[in-house]
Amino acid sequence: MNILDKIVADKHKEVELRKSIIPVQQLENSVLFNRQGNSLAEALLNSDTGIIAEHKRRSPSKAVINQKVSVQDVAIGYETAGVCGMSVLTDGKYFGGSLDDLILARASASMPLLRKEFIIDEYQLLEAKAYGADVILLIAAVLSRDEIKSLSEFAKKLSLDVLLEVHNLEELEKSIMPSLDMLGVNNRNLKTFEVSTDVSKELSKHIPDDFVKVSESGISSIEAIKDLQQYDYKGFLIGENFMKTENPGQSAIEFLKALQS
Ligand SMILES: O=C(O)c1ccccc1NCC(=O)[C@H](O)[C@H](O)COP(=O)(O)O
Repeated sequence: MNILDKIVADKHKEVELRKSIIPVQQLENSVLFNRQGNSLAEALLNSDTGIIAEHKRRSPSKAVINQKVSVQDVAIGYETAGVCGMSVLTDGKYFGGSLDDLILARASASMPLLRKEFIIDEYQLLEAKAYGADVILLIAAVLSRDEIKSLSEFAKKLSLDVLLEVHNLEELEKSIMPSLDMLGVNNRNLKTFEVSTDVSKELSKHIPDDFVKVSESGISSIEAIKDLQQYDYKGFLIGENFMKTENPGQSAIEFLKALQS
């Protein structure tokens, strides 16, 4: 079993437990459920920088990254930096995140928020809405085409943007459908943890123009972004590069200043 299989097996158990604790109706009745969302896809299309900055305490590939900062301070710093959106990891077991992180980020900032999660069930989309997300991630490596279709169509009914993540051509070809807003290429192989932005460059020509292109993981320099922009990428998801510093918000401020100069 690789790490992704383990995460998904645990996620199935976790989601069943969560469903038994918080019924759907309670999620639908929550204050944020009917909030008008902000589109990350639109923010990326209207930006010259396209940064999506992530809150990530730890990860299977890097163990501890930053357990000290508060998610509120990080959200305020990222918004001050002028990022297009913030990705909030909500998985507890492998990333040290939670839905509380999402709601605290929502309370601190108005930018689009991505619920970064291993989504396998519609219930998680209702949670995303109830805890203040604007965008959800679907990972092609763990979903069939039919699952991607039903989850993305349900997300659109909830007015959530959909970022579909792929790592190779096979995943991309099985996933293309109109209910997706953004196509993300993860430069990290989630089974081996190898990282290379060449993956984004190679797949870019296969992504139809109707989707906003996002390059994810292993991005830590202005040069890498300028290079990926040549391949028509509009969004750049950056986690560790900011989170490994003492003040991720300040790091994002400096990074965006350098990117714009
Ligand atoms: O980051 C990991 O180790 C990881 C392992 C298994 C599944 C997912 C994983 N990461 C999720 C992400 O895609 C990244 O957090 C995100 O793209 C940011 O990457 P980075 O800038 O390299 O922190």
